[in-house]
This record gives sequence, C-alpha cells and structure tokens, in this order.
Amino acid sequence: MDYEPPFMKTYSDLFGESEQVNIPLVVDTCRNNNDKFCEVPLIDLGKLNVEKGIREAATKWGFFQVVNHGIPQDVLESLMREQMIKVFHRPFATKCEQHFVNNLSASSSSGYRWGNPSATSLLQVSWSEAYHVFLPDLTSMDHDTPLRSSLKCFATKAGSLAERLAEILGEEVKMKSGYFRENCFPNTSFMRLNRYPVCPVPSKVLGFLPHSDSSFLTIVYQDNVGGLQLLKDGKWCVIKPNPQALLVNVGDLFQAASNGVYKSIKHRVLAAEKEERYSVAYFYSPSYDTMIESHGVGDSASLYRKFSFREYKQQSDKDVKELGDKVGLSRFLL
Ligand SMILES: C=C1C[C@]23C[C@@]1(O)CC[C@H]2[C@@]12CC[C@H](O)[C@@](C)(C(=O)O1)[C@H]2[C@@H]3C(=O)O
Ligand SMILES: O=C(O)CCC(=O)C(=O)O
Ligand SMILES: [Fe+2]
Repeated sequence: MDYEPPFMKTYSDLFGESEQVNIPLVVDTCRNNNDKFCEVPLIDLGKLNVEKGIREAATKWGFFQVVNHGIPQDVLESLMREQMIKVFHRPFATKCEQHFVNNLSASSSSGYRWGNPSATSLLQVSWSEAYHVFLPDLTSMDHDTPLRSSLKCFATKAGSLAERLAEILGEEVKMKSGYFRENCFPNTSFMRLNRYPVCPVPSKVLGFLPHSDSSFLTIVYQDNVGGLQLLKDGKWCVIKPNPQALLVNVGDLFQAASNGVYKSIKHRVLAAEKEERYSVAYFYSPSYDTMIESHGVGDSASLYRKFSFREYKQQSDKDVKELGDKVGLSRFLL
C-alpha cells in the first residue's frame, strides 16, 4: 500500500540486531486481557457538582473521561472514520511532500511526521504517523473541506471544554481566576491527528513511546480499537475505549502550576496488531510568554522554579534533538 511509511525498510537493521541480542520485549501481554483494563474515572458533565470528581481524578489519576462534553458525536465519528482515513490514506510521497517535519523536531509548526528515522534501537521506535495542526493554519485556508470543518468544530469545542475544566482545577490550587482565559487561546493550542498502522511485529515495538504531554490539559478522542495505556502504580494498564467519551489528561504545565498536586502521567500506545487505530488529541497550551509558577501551600515548599512556556518548549525541543526524548519537568525542579 503506497500510503504506509516505510517502517520495515527503515528499521530492518534494528530488527536484525534485536534478534541477535534477544532484547526483552517492550510490550506486556495485556493487550486483550480484560483484567488489566483500568477504571479511569468517568465524569458526566451534564450533572451538577462535578468539580470534586474532576479534582480527585486529576490528583489520583492524572487522567479521566468525560461524557456530555459538548462535541457532537457525528463530528467525532466523521473525523475518525471518514476524514482521517482520507488524509492518511494518501500516498506516502504526497504526505511527505506537503508537510514533512523531520524527526519530530519542529514541534511548534503544523506538519506531517512519522516514526523516528534516527532511532538506534527498537526501544526508540514509534510505529505511527501524525499531523500536528495549528488552528491558524486551518482558518487561513480559503475553503472548507469536510476535514477542516470537523477539525475546526473539534478545536473550538475542545478549547472551551479545556478552559472550563482548567478553571475548575485551577481554583482548587489557588491559581488566579481567569488565568486560563487570559493565557490560553485557540491559536496557542494545537491538535495532533494520530494513525497507528497495523504492525507486523507488535510485540517488539510500540505505537507511541512512553511520554507525558507538555500542555496544561490534553483532550483525546480515540476510536474503538484500543491500545492506549497509562502508567499506574508502576504498571501499564489499558484504557478501555468508550466511543461516547473524551479522555482528559493533565499535562506537565498543570503539574508544575499545581505544585505537583495534579499529575502529568506517562502514557504510551501499543502498536496496532490487527486493525489500524486512529486518535485525535487537542493540547490546551498557553502563549509562549505565559509564566508557570508553582506555589507551595502551608508547609509544602515550591517544587519547581518559575519558568515561561517558551523556556519549557525550547528546552524540550533541545532535549528531543540531542537526547531523542524530552527530559521534562525534572529539569525545572528547585
Ligand atoms: C520525542 C518527543 C516529541 C514529543 C516530546 C517527546 O519527547 C515525547 C512525546 C512527544 C509529544 C507528544 C505529544 C505532543 O505532541 C508533544 C508536543 C508533547 O508534549 O509530547 C510531543 C513532543 C514534541 O513533538 O516535541
Ligand atoms: O493515540 C492516543 O490515544 C494518544 C496519543 C497521545 O498520547 C498524544 O498524541 O500525545
Ligand atoms: Fe500524549
């Protein structure tokens, strides 16, 4: 199929080496084991008094699901089933020509990316491809396609939802009221469209390497294939897909701004085994000048020094370039 990125060809040497040295499998065998599904809190936003549940989930889990979230189901389904398939099933050469961003390095521009062409071990390979989409790039296009209108609708609604959730969470940790409205805008956030092609060696590589998100909050819609896992008490557990729900996870900036009260949890995606998988993530992020400050409350001291989002992004981009991965918040510990 001419739309597949050349994973096998690019990584053939690494597969050869892994057989010789018999590296441990990176993937647990919990893919279809229902016992290992984790019960991520589910919050019905149509009900009253949801604040406590949201704060508890962000504190204990760093992840929760929401229903009655305000994004029409037909927008979600058409985005997944029709529009994303259309955009990813274009020839690989076309995808590269249009927006090639080499090796995930330029994270702050719209563009196509796949795998990790400079991987030196299978442990550094993500068997997936993605588009980063910044809203201004969508709105500056002169005509709407069904994909663009679905993405605009998704982005607008996900942005309002994120702001509502962020204000609820921020209030509890004494952030200034209106902080998010004043610093996070539609054009400072972005979407990431993810496709996980069927992988012939799903026990040897991951679909998306373990990472935390650099946002305040991330809103994710996943299809019903499954494979997203979060690290809970030292174990990877699978999040059962729920086509009615959106997933929300705390990102690094909220962990810092809440002085570690809310947790930016590592997550990863298994490589697709039988069926290709799609997801779309909205990263609720501030402008680069926004200052992130963590206040210790009572006896607890501030954990992180004050930093701007620009500083965080630049450091992460530098780490990805030089080390292959971002080091993250530990660089900003006091
Ligand atoms: C290799 C990397 C790119 C990434 C940071 C990371 O070290 C691991 C996760 C990647 C990711 C995924 C979600 C977001 O798209 C992103 C901006 C983030 O916060 O973590 C990207 C990072 C990136 O593209 O720089
Ligand atoms: O594909 C998923 O379910 C999650 C993807 C993800 O973690 C990301 O895009 O940051
Ligand atoms: Fe993520």
